[in-house]
Amino acid sequence: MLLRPSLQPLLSRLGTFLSFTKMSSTGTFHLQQPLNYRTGSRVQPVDGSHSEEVYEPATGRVMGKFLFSGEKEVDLAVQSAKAAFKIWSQKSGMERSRVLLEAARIIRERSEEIATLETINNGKSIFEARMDIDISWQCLEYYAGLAGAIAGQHIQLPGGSFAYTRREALGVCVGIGAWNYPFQIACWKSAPALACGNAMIYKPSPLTPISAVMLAEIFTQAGVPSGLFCVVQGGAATGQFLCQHRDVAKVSFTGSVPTGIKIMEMSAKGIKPVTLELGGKSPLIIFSDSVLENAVNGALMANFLTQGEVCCNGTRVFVQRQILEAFTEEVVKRTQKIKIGDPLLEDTRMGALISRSHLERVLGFITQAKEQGAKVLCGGDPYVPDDPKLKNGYYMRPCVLGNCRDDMTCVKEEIFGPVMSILPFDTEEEVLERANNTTFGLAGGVFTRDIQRAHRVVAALQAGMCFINNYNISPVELPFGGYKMSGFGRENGQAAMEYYSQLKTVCVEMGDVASVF
Ligand SMILES: NC(=O)c1ccc[n+]([C@@H]2O[C@H](COP(=O)([O-])OP(=O)(O)OC[C@H]3O[C@@H](n4cnc5c(N)ncnc54)[C@H](O)[C@@H]3O)[C@@H](O)[C@H]2O)c1
Ligand SMILES: C[N+](C)(C)CCCC=O
Repeated sequence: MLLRPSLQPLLSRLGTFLSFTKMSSTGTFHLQQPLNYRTGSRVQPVDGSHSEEVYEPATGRVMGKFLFSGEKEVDLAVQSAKAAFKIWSQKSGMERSRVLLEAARIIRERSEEIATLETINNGKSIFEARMDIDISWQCLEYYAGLAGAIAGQHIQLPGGSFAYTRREALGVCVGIGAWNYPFQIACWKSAPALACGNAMIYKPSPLTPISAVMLAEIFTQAGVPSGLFCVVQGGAATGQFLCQHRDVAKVSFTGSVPTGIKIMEMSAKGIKPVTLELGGKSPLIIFSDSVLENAVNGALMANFLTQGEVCCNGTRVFVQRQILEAFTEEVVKRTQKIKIGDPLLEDTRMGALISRSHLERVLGFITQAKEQGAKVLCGGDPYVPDDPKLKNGYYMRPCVLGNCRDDMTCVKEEIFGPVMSILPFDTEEEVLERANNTTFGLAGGVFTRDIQRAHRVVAALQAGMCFINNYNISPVELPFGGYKMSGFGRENGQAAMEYYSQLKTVCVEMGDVASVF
């Protein structure tokens, strides 16, 4: 059967997705297609420096190899994005909104296959990956809504003169992402960037290179100009080429503090604005008047999503002494019941950590905690599922540490794994002092039934994202970002629009020019 030419690209794209869907059970997916994307299609980098393997954390299996991009490929992506920016930035907010809504619709329609691939590449449970993909399309919908509302101010001046402000796009923005929320981070950056009229080049973490290119295909299918959203794969060197490129207007980075410092230094050389979403070691404060069941649920949410690999996790759990025993007993009981295993199974709630080396690093923190006097109340050891195909996966039992002190490494440093440290406290003043005694400032939470105390405590917390009587929920309407060494700039919410646009003031004289000369 002959097909209309216009249907051919659509069907070949669908073919790509269908082949993903067919290979969706653990241990069966093989990487076949290029993972870079520019000028509207998947490409191999012209100057791939070397190739690296992509692993499936659930099985430890190599799923394929992909090429790291060099300077020439980065430049081609920038040129492609620059050309698209010229078209896209001239569109009205409403026109951009329609395209973003269509992209959100496609993500919703394909959410199961995207979530499946995210699970295969990251190791998190399919249950959670579905939530991540829901947050992703909601993010596009939210910024589609804001795109049409971008407006300036009108300011009256003497003698009928006036001024107005225009909120304008920045140009080609770079997004550099971490591996814990691969698709969601790409959406959190690209949705506000595109809504404001920018182009974006996105570099995923080399550990999770698979899903960003799906987002690129979806944007193309939704109708963005060819080249508007490009993907370049690679590690530090590729990231550096992007940050240093003279035609890049802004860098939005999600990752660790040490890399954030390098990004800021590189951006400083080009006076480029940066958004830094960095690590954390956040406090969760549980007062004795809390509803115990809610506090326990909150502590589990604050520590064990995505195998504990979450930047804003409340890993320092301060518990008021009166309820220490009851809280600890219940939290340990619940932690022991968490179902670990094949992340693609419906009832799994904890999958595999991202890599063998990361698993060993997390286990190393637990060994050190024991040496420093902490008591392992549960978990903290490698886990080998019964299913033989999972025997080389990167699993561990979620861990609760008791007998913790503020000076222990496990309490001071970001572990980025399923490890909760419980710390007793007596008074509000004392716990606030201890909670803020950290260089990080990403998030914080409080559980109490005393409404005045709840607001007083979060007002005193030195953190950008605070929760009262809940933890780690993330509606896209809420600005998200850190204080102190956890970074600056905000993702999500209306606030993110400011970080992807610049303000122009236009002063209009309606009379004659009065010169002082
Ligand atoms: N605040 C947030 O929103 C948030 C969200 C997720 C993760 N994180 C943080 O990310 C860290 C874990 O992620 P990670 O291990 O991928 O972080 P990482 O800093 O090692 O890498 C992040 C990204 O930066 C790239 N990169 C590395 N060196 C670079 C360089 N010199 N120049 C340019 N790019 C470079 C990496 O390839 C990757 O894409 C944790 O500290 C976590 O707290 C923060
Ligand atoms: C969706 N969460 C759970 C709030 C995580 C946000 C991204 C941080 O790593």
